[in-house]
Amino acid sequence: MQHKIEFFPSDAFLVLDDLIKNGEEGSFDFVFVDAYKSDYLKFHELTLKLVKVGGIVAYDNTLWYGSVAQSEKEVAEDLIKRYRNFVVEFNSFIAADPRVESSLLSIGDGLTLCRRLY
Ligand SMILES: C[S@@+](CC[C@H](N)C(=O)[O-])C[C@H]1O[C@@H](n2cnc3c(N)ncnc32)[C@H](O)[C@@H]1O
Repeated sequence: MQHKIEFFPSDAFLVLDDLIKNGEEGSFDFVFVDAYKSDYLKFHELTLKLVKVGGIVAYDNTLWYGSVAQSEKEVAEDLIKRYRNFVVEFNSFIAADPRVESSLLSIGDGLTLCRRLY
């Protein structure tokens, strides 16, 4: 598959900015995001520019170990606690974002699919 893959060993935000600057807006069928949960909203603004209308952006870990369905107080583990509120905020934002039709799939640690509408 090597001839089909272009690997950019770089900060993803630099790569996404360059793709946008180089005229790649609206040219991707699918984007998969599995980065720091605190950056998901920032990723969303950039990936939404890059994916074509009708294309899909997928975000991993949107159940965040089930913690999004727990109160903040109930979450014991540090790492989960640290990012829980970012994931809750991201999920709320996506659910209300008119630019996408979205579904949070309860597989693995939660996978949110967003289809760009316009
Ligand atoms: C959960 S892991 C990804 C695992 C990967 N999807 C896999 O299955 O092997 C998240 C990774 O994203 C990297 N990462 C987070 N933010 C990034 C960014 N802005 N640019 C590049 N890599 C980033 C982290 O360093 C970490 O290695």
